Amino acid sequence: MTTSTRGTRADQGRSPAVLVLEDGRTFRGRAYGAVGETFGEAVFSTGMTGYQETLTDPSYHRQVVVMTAPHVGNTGVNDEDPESKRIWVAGYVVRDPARTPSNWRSRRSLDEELAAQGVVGISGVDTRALTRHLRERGAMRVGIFSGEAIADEAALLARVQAAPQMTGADLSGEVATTEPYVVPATGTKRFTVAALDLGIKAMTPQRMAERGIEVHVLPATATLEEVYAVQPDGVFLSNGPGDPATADLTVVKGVLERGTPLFGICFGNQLLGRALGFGTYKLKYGHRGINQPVQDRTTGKVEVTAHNHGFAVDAPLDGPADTPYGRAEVSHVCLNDNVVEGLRLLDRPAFSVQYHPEAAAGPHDAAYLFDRFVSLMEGQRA
Ligand SMILES: NC(=O)CC[C@H](N)C(=O)O
Repeated sequence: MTTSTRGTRADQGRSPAVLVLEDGRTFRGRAYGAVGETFGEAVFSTGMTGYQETLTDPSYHRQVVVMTAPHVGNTGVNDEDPESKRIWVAGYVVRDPARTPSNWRSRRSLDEELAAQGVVGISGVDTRALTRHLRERGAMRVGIFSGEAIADEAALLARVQAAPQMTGADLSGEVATTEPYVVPATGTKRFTVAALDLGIKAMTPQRMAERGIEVHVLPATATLEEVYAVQPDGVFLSNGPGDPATADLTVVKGVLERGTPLFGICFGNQLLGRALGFGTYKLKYGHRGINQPVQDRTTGKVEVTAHNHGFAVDAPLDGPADTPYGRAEVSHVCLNDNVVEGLRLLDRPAFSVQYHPEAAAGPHDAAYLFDRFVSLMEGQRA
């Protein structure tokens, strides 16, 4: 162990690694997962649990995730918790990896899994200092380098500064399914939903299936005709990576025009917002974690919720606004910073939230939103 790398026993024998932020600040540590190099946007997640769900959430594509929880990997890796078929984070930053994972479901260590999937990480980093830096300066590009040639930090910094930005990134097509598939309803089928996969998490269609919904998951590129070919009672817009300003709104606008019940989550909330004529903007450092307080302004209730977003909708908090599809209001707001966390149309059956009612990982306070979607579809039948 050397004093400069804050190494732990689990780090022993791992090659030195360095994390280089685009503003020139660097952190030294040890390789964690795959040895090599990677680039992305540095973001931090405050979740104390649920690292498998975080790693496999397609919305983290091209992002290097810094874990604020100091001890990561305790429960190893199981085969049940992934939210997609692979790890999507571009890189992973932890302080103190578990030396001995222990859980009845664990199949292998997190270190092994990251290495097997070629995900470059770094351990032994003072993640509190790194998180404070990102809070003060904002999310920014980062590189992690391990193995050969990490001595020349000036050269590494130049490469980080040449890497792509998240603003303007159009990424849904890189993570979404290319073929449609169906998640059958559990028990009696009551509704059919067309779900646009912009980077969908596995738990989301599951939460709908549990409510008697047969979910037709369609590629991000699906046309309005393909959406209506499944004869949907409702249309769902998923979460997803990238900048919502790059997304094509043809399908969203077509669904709003027809008045089909519409529900969106996260990226889906941003697309609904943009279709209504609101702007989206990049937050300084975003919301990522599983304990964000949100108020449902339609009931006054406060819920503790799972978040993963770097962009947000710019809509008025002081009452309904006129849009091309009738009046719309901000239905949910984050109590930490007043960021818009949900939208609701008053004259059409459409709503969305910026956070994650599927709660994988996270508290289940917001599960009622899937019931609201069911109510909208019931209302359309009545
Ligand atoms: N989880 C999501 O859908 C994220 C949406 C968008 N990519 C953002 O960062 O805000």
